[in-house]
Amino acid sequence: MPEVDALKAKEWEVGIYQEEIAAGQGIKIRRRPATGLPPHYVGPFEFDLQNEGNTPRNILEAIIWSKDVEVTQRKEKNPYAVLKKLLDKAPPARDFIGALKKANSRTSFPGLIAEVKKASPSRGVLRENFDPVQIAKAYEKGGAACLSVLTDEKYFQGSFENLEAIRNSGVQACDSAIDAWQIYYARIKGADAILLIAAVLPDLDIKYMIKICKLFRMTALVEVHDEREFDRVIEIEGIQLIGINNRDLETFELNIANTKKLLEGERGQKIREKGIMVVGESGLFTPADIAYVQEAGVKAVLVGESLVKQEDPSAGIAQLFGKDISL
Ligand SMILES: O=C(O)c1ccccc1NCC(=O)[C@H](O)[C@H](O)COP(=O)(O)O
Repeated sequence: MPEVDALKAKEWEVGIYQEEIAAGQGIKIRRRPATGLPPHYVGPFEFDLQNEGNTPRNILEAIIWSKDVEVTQRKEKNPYAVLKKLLDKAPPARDFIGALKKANSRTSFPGLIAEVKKASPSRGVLRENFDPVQIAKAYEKGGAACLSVLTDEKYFQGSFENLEAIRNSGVQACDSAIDAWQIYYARIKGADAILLIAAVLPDLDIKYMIKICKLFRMTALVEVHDEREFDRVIEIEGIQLIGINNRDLETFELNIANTKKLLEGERGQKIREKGIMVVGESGLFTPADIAYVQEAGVKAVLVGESLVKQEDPSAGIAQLFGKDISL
């Protein structure tokens, strides 16, 4: 077997092993398509054996596969050695959780993480005249404690340029990661926090990424959607901020009762004992929705669609909370 095929075969074996670990933790999302078996030779002819693992099973898997390719290409252009030199020049990370706590005690409402997103896979384009800095400023004026800035270009029409521009105008920003390289890159572009999705990342990756965040004084917001993810994540040392997503990222189904369900009984008890702050994420449109997740136990909320669609996102915040929270 030629040397390059031996390497391909090894990569394939490692991939299978990693997938077994992830599957053992209930993770259904595969990080990349199965590379398939190494090419099969019959005389001078090469046959690529196709298998059914080469098609994404849902949109989240499609996003992850595309992100994996993108990160690999970006890494080639900007390897760790280059990023490490740039880290010192990045503006220092600001206290994301501190900002949420401060807003929570100032307003008695959950601290607001307002999302700067032009489009999403579930809703398409949310705002045609999209000026990220103007939206960020409106959010800040309206009383948002932090911002979540989407950097994915293909599915959310975001960019790292947006993150950098917003950071320069003085607000706290957050991005999502599937690879440690993205944390380095986001830090250089000014992110104070990073989103880690438990449906995608095995425990070991989450632990490793939390360590990197600590090193950079960044906050890790670890997102869960169901009981199994919650129970995995709650046992990971060093977790300070958990997000409960009300949107099933595989089916797009939205149900804000998900936050309540995951915070009931023993799970809620554990969260309180460990002093972990919980963020209620997605599908929040009215003051009643905010009151509902607050009653369930969240001290912060992550809101995108209902704010970004408003002509004046600042007024949209007051409408969402039923009160001006900027004061
Ligand atoms: O929103 C989507 O369609 C989506 C699809 C696949 C992966 C992630 C996705 N969204 C990220 C989020 O969870 C939301 O942007 C965030 O929680 C805000 O939600 P909303 O207030 O409902 O816009």
